[in-house]
Amino acid sequence: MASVLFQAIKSTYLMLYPLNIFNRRHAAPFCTWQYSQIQTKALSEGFQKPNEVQEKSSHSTSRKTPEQILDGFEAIIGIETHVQLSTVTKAFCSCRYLYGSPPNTTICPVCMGLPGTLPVLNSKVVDLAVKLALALNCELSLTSKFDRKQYFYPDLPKGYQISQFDIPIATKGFIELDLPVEFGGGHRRFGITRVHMEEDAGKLLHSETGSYSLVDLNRAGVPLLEVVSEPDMRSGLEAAEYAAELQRLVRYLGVSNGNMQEGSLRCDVNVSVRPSGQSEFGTKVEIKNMNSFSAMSRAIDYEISRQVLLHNQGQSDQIVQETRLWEEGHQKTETMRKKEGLADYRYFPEPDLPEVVLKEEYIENTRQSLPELPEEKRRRYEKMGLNMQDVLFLANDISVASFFDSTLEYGAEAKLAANWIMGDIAAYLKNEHLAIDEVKLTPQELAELIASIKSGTISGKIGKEILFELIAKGGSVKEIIIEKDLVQIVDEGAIEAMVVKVLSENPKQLEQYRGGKTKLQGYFAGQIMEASKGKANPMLLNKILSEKLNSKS
Ligand SMILES: Nc1ncnc2c1ncn2[C@@H]1O[C@H](COP(=O)(O)OP(=O)(O)OP(=O)(O)O)[C@@H](O)[C@H]1O
Ligand SMILES: [Mg+2]
Ligand SMILES: [Mg+2]
Repeated sequence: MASVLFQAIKSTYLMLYPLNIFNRRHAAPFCTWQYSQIQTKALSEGFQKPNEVQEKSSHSTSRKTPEQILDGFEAIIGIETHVQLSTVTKAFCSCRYLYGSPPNTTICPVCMGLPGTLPVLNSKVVDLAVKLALALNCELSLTSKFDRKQYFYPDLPKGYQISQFDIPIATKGFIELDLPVEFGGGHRRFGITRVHMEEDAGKLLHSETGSYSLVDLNRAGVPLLEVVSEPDMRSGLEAAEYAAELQRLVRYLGVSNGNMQEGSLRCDVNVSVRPSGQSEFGTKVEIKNMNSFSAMSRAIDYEISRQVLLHNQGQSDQIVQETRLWEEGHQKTETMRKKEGLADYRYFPEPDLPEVVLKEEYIENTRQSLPELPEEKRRRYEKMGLNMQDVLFLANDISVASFFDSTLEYGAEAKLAANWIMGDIAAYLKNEHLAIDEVKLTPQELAELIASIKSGTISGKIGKEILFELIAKGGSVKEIIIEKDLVQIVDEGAIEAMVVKVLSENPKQLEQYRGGKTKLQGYFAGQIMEASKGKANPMLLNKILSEKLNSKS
């Protein structure tokens, strides 16, 4: 019966739902569109966007900076993050999920919630949950269970989401990070309240006319981890840095691609403000719909300013527990739906799935198998003597960090390797929109290049040329040097001959130099370097050039 129904539905590909079926106020707390017309009264009138305030403050003393607006108040921020796991198959069935697949092509009776089907837990979900929980320094629950979180929404085929409620797989962890140097730096620790496993829902595609919606269930049943933070962040910047560190962690661990644009990492931020010195928290507002860290930071700063302004205007009763959306186009948050107290999801234990039992030995083995994590990497790089800016850059991206580590294994000096990677290599990658593992340059050849410059075999200038050839075509430094005859000229006689030739070819400039225009030394040096095809040893060149310029002959 289930499979017949499944075939029938699948063959239609997209299921059409007339909008009015769902346009009921008593429906789910997740009905995004049904309350979207309710806007908070134009609180934002008379309120300036934080960046507007900043821009104008330099011209006018009457406008306040965000810091001035916060004066006397403290912002409290907590973040819920949904991490989509990169398992081959879904959480409770054998369907694969590939972002961008045509609608309703990666579905089966189980993830469609057809009657008579039963979920079977994908053990990989537990493996990845344990990995992330350990990396977040959490306490693991030796026995946890799944629960049904019930609500009605057209993209939720079963009418409930399999999630974890009172006994999540992990609790009480923390994340440590370094704030960017340009924002004053500093080391921070943010608490993690819980990590729990759950399944994703499908997706609704609304027609332009708004008269119907299409349902795509490809994403239904895809495994997620929800990571809930303690309300430990105090600014948009700290929140964005927390989320970026979480992204780094999932990428280092390989538990998710962490891609925000594709929705593999989704953050909901909770923001409240309270007068400084007050111990109770203020009413929190949840913001959704931020698809970059920068948008997250701006959305939070806007929301903080909006709430502080309401306090200052004696309208704090207008700060209500609600969900707001970040409107990128308008750079402001707007009411999406009001929460009337705690939503009643009528949680109860999932009867179709057994408890999840973790053995100590399994936990220990997983702990041992964890790779070096971002925080450990940063501390190791710091001990090598790299400055914090280098440390943050190199450890930011796992593929860059691995390339750097590997270059050091081939004998390169840390600071020199860091300079090449952060300088010419990073600039090239940025220009070409490439990742470091997408170019032909290998860590071994970068180490060889650095060694060749250090030993004086080639000049730094030639080194750059070879670098770009290695990036584009690959090959070996040694072979390129021989093939193109690039060995540095260190023969003083040969360099002296070039200096003499260039000076004799530029009598006017030589006269001007001797007349006091000493800046021309650079001009001569450039001419000689060019004559040597970039091969003259710069130190010897400059030494001999100075001697010749300053001798009376
Ligand atoms: N007053 C507050 N100000 C800012 N953040 C808060 C405040 N109180 C709680 N938080 C944060 O809000 C988040 C609450 O997430 P949680 O998943 O526990 O509940 P929820 O948002 O009510 O439920 P749901 O999962 O259905 O969205 C946590 O990150 C917590 O740290
Ligand atoms: Mg939550
Ligand atoms: Mg929430």
